[in-house]
Order: sequence, then structure tokens, then C-alpha cells
Amino acid sequence: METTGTLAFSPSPAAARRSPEKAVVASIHLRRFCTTSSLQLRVAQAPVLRAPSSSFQGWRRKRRGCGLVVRAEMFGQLTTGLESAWNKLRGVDVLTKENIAEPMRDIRRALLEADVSLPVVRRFIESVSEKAVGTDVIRGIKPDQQLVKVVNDELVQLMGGEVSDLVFAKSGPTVILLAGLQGVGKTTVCAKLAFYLKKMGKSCMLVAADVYRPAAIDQLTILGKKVGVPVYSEGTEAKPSQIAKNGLKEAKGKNTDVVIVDTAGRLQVDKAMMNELKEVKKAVNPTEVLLVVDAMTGQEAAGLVSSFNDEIGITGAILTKLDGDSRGGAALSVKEVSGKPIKFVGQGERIEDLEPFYPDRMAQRILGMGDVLSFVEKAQEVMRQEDAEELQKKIASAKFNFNDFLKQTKMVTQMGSFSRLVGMIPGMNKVTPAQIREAEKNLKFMESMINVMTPEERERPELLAESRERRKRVAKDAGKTEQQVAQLVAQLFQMRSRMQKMMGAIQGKDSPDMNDLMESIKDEEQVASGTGQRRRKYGNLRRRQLDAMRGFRRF
Ligand SMILES: Nc1nc2c(ncn2[C@@H]2O[C@H](COP(=O)(O)OP(=O)(O)OP(=O)(O)O)[C@@H](O)[C@H]2O)c(=O)[nH]1
Repeated sequence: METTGTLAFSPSPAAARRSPEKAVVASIHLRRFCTTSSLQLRVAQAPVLRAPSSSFQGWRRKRRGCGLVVRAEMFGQLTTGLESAWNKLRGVDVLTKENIAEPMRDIRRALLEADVSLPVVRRFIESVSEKAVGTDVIRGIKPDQQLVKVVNDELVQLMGGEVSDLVFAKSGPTVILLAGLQGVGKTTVCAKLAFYLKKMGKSCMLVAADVYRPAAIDQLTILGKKVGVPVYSEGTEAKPSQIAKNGLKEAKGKNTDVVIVDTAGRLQVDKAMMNELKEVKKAVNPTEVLLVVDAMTGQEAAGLVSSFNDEIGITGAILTKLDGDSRGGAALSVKEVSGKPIKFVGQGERIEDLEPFYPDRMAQRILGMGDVLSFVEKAQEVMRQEDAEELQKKIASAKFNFNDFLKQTKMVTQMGSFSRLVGMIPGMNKVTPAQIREAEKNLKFMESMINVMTPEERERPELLAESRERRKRVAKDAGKTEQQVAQLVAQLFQMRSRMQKMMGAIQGKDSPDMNDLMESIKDEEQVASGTGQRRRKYGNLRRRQLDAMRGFRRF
């Protein structure tokens, strides 16, 4: 989620001038998402004050003018809080009751700030302290890493340990009843779940039993069309339990595997809603009753899961809006507070943005270690085996061209937003949102030039390298300079040679100089703009690009 707004800025103007890129935590009240609390957001891009501005007024004017961009990071604050705990153990030889006291206080604070319920935090801290001190010293593992391991294991346990799969009926359609408060994302989840099940090869039907909000039926119908599944509805006059019963009958007639029933939400838990849900449940005898809860409501979500379970009996929860500014309280409290597992998480508004909830992967993301498995799964979803093989061949024979480049960028876009992908890669969670935005901007910039190339030029970038006329034409059509086009072509050749080096390393054919490889990657990615260093490095980069262009003539 990204939004713009004016924020109360905590560092002094002088401090902001000294480290303008530094992210600072600010509070902002977002009415759309939360009515009760102000949300902790991380300022992604602090204003860059170029000229020293002596007066605070001047600084404020500049600040207002730039319109801060704030972006929430998934569990960012929790991750940072935990990191400070490990840092306090640097240099110690062994974990003792005494030396873990302060790191444990940091962990406790980080969890409470993440809105994890207090009894859960107490139990967690007790268990981690006990296990950390009792841990045998493992050769080669530092005490801070040992504590990370204990915390990781406990987080996994806290979130349920194992992934909790959907249960399917042994015979006849599986009925999934979705319940939840207003606006938490039930209707969206219906469609996301149908999409997920369709990918598993199951046929689905959606049943519109939310009769109080007429738009909900239309919304479900539109989403059903988008996913390609039928939607059963009887308008707003019939009783929800009757609609659900008739829907199930129709699904049975059509041999449908799964029926997903959308129900009405209320602003808060009330008797009428519970009674209605009980009636619907009785009418269709669902295999799964899933409560949809908004991750941004923190530990309140866990309380809701408990109340719904006490009243109607549920089988699990679906956590939505985890892509928002969720601090982690809901994900960490639901299982422990209610005893019910989180089965899925929603991480965006798109149909594809629903995933099973893996406690181990979530723990790794909380600890800032990325989620490689989810990343690989996403990549596998969008990249066909044949494409992968073809790409490999092209790289090996130095034929990687602009069409391949476009294909790759499209694949990355299909995998989800850049920021989500980056969060899944270990070590990459340190990449700032500003850097991600810069990368996204660069890709668009490159695409605009590639889009005006002729099919021949895309296929054979050599044509552009050899002909100034062609580069001039592309520049004119794309509204860029000839130098920028030349740079893009040089980058492609650089990519070719870098990919070949990597392939050589992977296949063991070649012995690339990894230092050289990393150097050139760093040059491109890490050089800050507007500095002397940039000019020096840019010179080197330019030289390497020219070398790469010369190199291509040898191919
Ligand atoms: N960012 C984000 N937005 C979501 C997610 N799930 C749902 N939404 C958005 O939340 C809003 C409400 O979703 P709905 O599906 O209409 O919610 P509902 O629970 O059916 O609402 P009622 O029918 O009023 O009870 C919509 O704008 C959705 O696009 C999610 O995982 N992430």
C-alpha cells in the first residue's frame, strides 16, 4: 500500500539534511483502513534537501512541496525490533540468563508494538528464554544466531507449526462457508479461493448469500466472470439459508467439486448475524467454515476468531490485507488465542493474491530472512518449462535479445509487485522502497525505448549497436536521447556477457571471476546519484559498457 500525505516529521531539519535517505517511522491516520488507531508507517522517501536551508520554515516549505511518499513494509517494524535484540548479543560467547535479559526485553517490546496479545507475548518470552539458556553450544554457530534459531522455532510453533490444508468432503461437493465483519474482504476472498481451487483442478460455484448489500451480489457476479466460475444468486429478497441450500442443490446437479458461500458482514459482532450464520451453516452442513479477518486489526482479529468459534464453530481463518501495514499481531496471535489455524493469507487486491499460510515461511519473513520457497513457487507459476529451456539456450549462445528482455520483465510483473518479491528474497529486505521504485521506473524507461524498436531490432540488437541512424530514430520515437538508447543497447550486451558468466559458473564450464561480476553489478545498482563517486564509477561503468559493446562484435 502506498499513499501520500503530510506527516509529522520526527528528526530535526538538520538531522534530515544530514541523512535525507534515512527512513523514519511516522504515524499517520488512514481513515479508509483504520478508524481506531493511527498506523505506524515507514517513510519510504524522506525529502532530499539539496541546498542547506537555514530556517525551519524554509525546510517545512520544501517538505510540504515534495509530498512525502509513505509505504508500509510487511512486518518491517517487527523485523527491525528483533534485529536490535540480536545485535545486543554480538561478542558474547555463550547465552546466559543475564546476557539475554536485555535482548529479551527488546523482543518483548517488538512483539507488543506489533500488536501481539499480551498473554501470547508472555508465554512466548518465557519459552524462548528457557530454551535459549538451555541450548547447547554448537560449534560454528554464534550465540546471536542461536537465539535467532530459537525465536524462529517458537514463532513457527506460535503460528501453528504446520500448514493447515483445506479439508475436502469425502463425497459430494465440499462446502466452504465464509463469514466475517463488513469490508474485511469476504467477497474478494470468494473469488480468490475459487481461482486457487481452479488451479488445483477443482470445479467451483460461488453462492451469493449476502442479501443486505445489493452491490455484493453484483461484485460477486463480476468476480465470478473474471475467474470463470458460475455464481448462484436469488437477488436480495430470499433468505440467506434458503439461497445457500438451493445453491448447493444446483452445484450437486452439476457435479461441482466446491461450493463457496459468501455471507453478509456487519460492522460488529451482533446476535442477528450469528443467528443467520447458524441457519446457513445448518442448511448446507459445510466442510469448512472460515472466518475472514483483516490483518490490520492486529490482535482484535484473534479475539474475533475466538468469538466466532464460540458462537458458530469455525474450522479456521483467512487473514486478508497482509500487504498493508499489518504489524504482525494478527498473524502471531490467531492460533494461540483461538486455537484455530490460519489457512490462507490475502496479500493484495488481485485474484492471484491468496496463498496458503505457511508458518515457517512467515517466521522467516518476520525475521528478515526472506521466503525463497514462495518466490520459487511464484516463478514456477508464471514461467513455463519450455520458456526456461529456451532462455537457457539463448543465454548459452549469447542470443539474449530485447524480446527476451521484455518477456523477463513481464514475468516479473506477473509474479507480483516488486516490493513483495523483494521481501521474499533473503537479504533483500534491506533494499529500501525508494530503490525499488527506482528499479520500477528504470524498467518502464527501458520498455518505452524497446517498444518503438522494429521487430528486427529487438531480435538483433547488433543492428542498433552498428547504426547511429537507427539509434537516433528509436530515440526520437521514444522521446529519449540517442545516448540513452546507446546506453540501453550497451546494457543488453553487458547482460548477455554477465548471464553467460553466471551460466558458466552454474554449469561448471567456466570459472568466472565472481569478484569482477559482483563489482559490475554493484556499480550499476548501488552508486548514489549526484555524487563524485557516481561520476567516477559512472566512468568505469561506461568503459565496461563500451567494452561489452566491442565484445559483442566478436560473437
Ligand atoms: N490490499 C488488500 N485489499 C484487499 C484484500 N482483500 C480485500 N481487499 C479489498 O478490501 C475491500 C473490501 O473487500 P470486500 O471483498 O468487498 O469485503 P467484504 O468483506 O465482502 O465486504 P462486505 O460485503 O461489505 O461485508 C475491497 O476494496 C478489496 O479490494 C487484500 O488482501 N489486500
